[in-house]
Amino acid sequence: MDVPSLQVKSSKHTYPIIVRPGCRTSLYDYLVQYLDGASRYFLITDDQVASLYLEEIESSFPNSEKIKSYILPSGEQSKSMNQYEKAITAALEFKLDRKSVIIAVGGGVVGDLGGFVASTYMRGIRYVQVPTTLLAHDSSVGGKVGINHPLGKNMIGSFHPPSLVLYDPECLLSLPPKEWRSGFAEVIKHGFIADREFLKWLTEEISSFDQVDMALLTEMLIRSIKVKAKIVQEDEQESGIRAFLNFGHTLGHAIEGEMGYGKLTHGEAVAIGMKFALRLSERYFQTKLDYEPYLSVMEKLGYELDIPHNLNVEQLIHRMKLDKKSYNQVINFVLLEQIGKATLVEIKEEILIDELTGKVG
Ligand SMILES: O=C(O)C(=O)C[C@@H](O)[C@H](O)[C@H](O)COP(=O)(O)O
Repeated sequence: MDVPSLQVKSSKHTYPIIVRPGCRTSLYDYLVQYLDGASRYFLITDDQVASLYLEEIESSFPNSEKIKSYILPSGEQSKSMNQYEKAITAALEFKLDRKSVIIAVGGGVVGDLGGFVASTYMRGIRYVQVPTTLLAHDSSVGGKVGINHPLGKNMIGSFHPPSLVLYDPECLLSLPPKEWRSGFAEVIKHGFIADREFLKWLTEEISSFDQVDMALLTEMLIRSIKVKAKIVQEDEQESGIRAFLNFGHTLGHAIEGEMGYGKLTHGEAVAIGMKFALRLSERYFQTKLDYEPYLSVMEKLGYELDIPHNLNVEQLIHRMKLDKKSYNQVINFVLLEQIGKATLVEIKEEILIDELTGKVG
């Protein structure tokens, strides 16, 4: 069987990440190899992913009584208390026990919700991430799992590392451009915060998503996941450098919430947040970062990087005060001292109002 592309050390265990074209069709073999003594499997996915892959995945299981699939409606709205409770009910009805394994097959929404179900079911059982989108290369690694609250994104959740991440890049080739943009924003983010060479390579190699072949895709995924894995290994519970992974997310999450979840994809909102944070970085550090060439590649890829005009500044600030990096109502932003070097900085409300005014209504 495959040698893992990467291994991530967590406080609970070390888990393998396997990036391998076609691996989804042998999912059961990987489960047997990497997870001892599973009593039952509860596969969580969404309706879109189910229509593409569920049949072939289920048929890799020799005993159909040991596996139950649970299908969510696709979209960010499914990261809700209501869907969480329904999934827990279905898991109880299927009689999952503490030796059972949850398998989250899908994008970020399925991975976050599936992981959260696993982290709370009987106080925590094992789970496997099977990402099917580019965005999920980020969310499937690091064990941040959770659901949204109407007042804020990912406000209910926990840290619960997966036991295995099984990534089949073939699934990405059929993604529409909007989904590519959603995930590619997180790839670019990894370059901005920690790896300038990677950022340069990415923006030289990729100026259209159509040109990404399997070899390029696999290299991009592994290099991007490496950045993430290194950070979460050092700071699993975000008491320090893990916050850097939130670059672009302070404003990005506020925009997603204000617009209504699902109007923009997560990555599209984060891309707007990154441009804002880059400008703020130049102002804060009184320096030129020369980030324009990177943003112009992003624009070529179809990103709209300006803040949507119909948003209200006060509401955005209110949402940013609820961000998990804020303390005592003070907003903290991940900024860049240089491209590839992130830091967390307290930003005064007046500065944010000044930067946002004129850019939104
Ligand atoms: O893994 C992390 O840590 C991240 O912040 C990665 C983000 O790209 C991801 O969107 C994460 O889910 C955001 O977490 P949150 O704590 O800001 O809700």
